[in-house]
Amino acid sequence: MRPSLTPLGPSVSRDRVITSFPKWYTPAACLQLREHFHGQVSAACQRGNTGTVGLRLSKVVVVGDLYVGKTCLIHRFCKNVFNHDYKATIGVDFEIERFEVAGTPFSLQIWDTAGQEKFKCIASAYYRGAQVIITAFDLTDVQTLEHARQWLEDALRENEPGACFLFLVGTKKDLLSGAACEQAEAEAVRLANEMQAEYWSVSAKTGENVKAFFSRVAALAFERSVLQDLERRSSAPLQVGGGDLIRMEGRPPKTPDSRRPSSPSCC
Ligand SMILES: Nc1nc2c(ncn2[C@@H]2O[C@H](COP(=O)(O)OP(=O)(O)OP(=O)(O)O)[C@@H](O)[C@H]2O)c(=O)[nH]1
Repeated sequence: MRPSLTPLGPSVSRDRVITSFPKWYTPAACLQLREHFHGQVSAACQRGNTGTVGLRLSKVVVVGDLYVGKTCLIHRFCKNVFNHDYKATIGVDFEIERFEVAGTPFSLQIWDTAGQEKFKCIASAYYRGAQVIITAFDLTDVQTLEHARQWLEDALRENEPGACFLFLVGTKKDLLSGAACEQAEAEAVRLANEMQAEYWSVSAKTGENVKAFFSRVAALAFERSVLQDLERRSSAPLQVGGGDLIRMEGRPPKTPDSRRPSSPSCC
């Protein structure tokens, strides 16, 4: 068996080990319906051919109105705590979470940004280079859903088109039930489809769906990183002395050098 790589410290905790592809929250607004890892990704993981993916951090940026629960969501996942008291995020903060996905180490750097208007210019400086953008809103406050599109646009402006996975996350699920919850979710799913985002409802208070959500984020980001790495390496020019081996079939192609008479003693 291939030993698991541990580039950034000790091995990951058991609840950060992802062996099967995590499922969506609702097929009505999901980024992809596959239930297994991409074939090329599985094969690369089995061969241990994931390049530098295990050594890099994938950036996740969480945006949304103040008080929607961004910090609580991140703290529930990363520290398994919930704080009832509101303490505004000033500018930005981040956590690093290490996973093992399909046997390969993988890390997310999760950026918590301030929702307060006066800190927005500080926070927006950190949007660049995101692989994942999570737009959070409060399921009990429809205004925060209305603002979600603007938050997403601001974050996308700092990133390459098509470079980010987008998620729309309704927070404080514990405060809603029955028809009220269904209605809030239906509106959110509609917006998620317009935004081309995947939709999730979560509760940082009870922990409902929090781990499943971040596992999904990690798996999708991991897959894309592996596929991009495979593509980059297959299109990279061959490096002499770089450790690549080529099997030559038949006669070598004619190059200016091949016109010279070959001599076994020639260096
Ligand atoms: N009932 C309930 N309350 C929550 C939940 N998540 C957060 N809260 C409460 O909502 C308030 C705001 O939470 P924060 O996580 O600080 O909000 P934020 O979006 O990070 O706010 P800013 O840092 O100002 O952008 C706090 O009082 C939390 O206790 C939840 O899942 N359920």
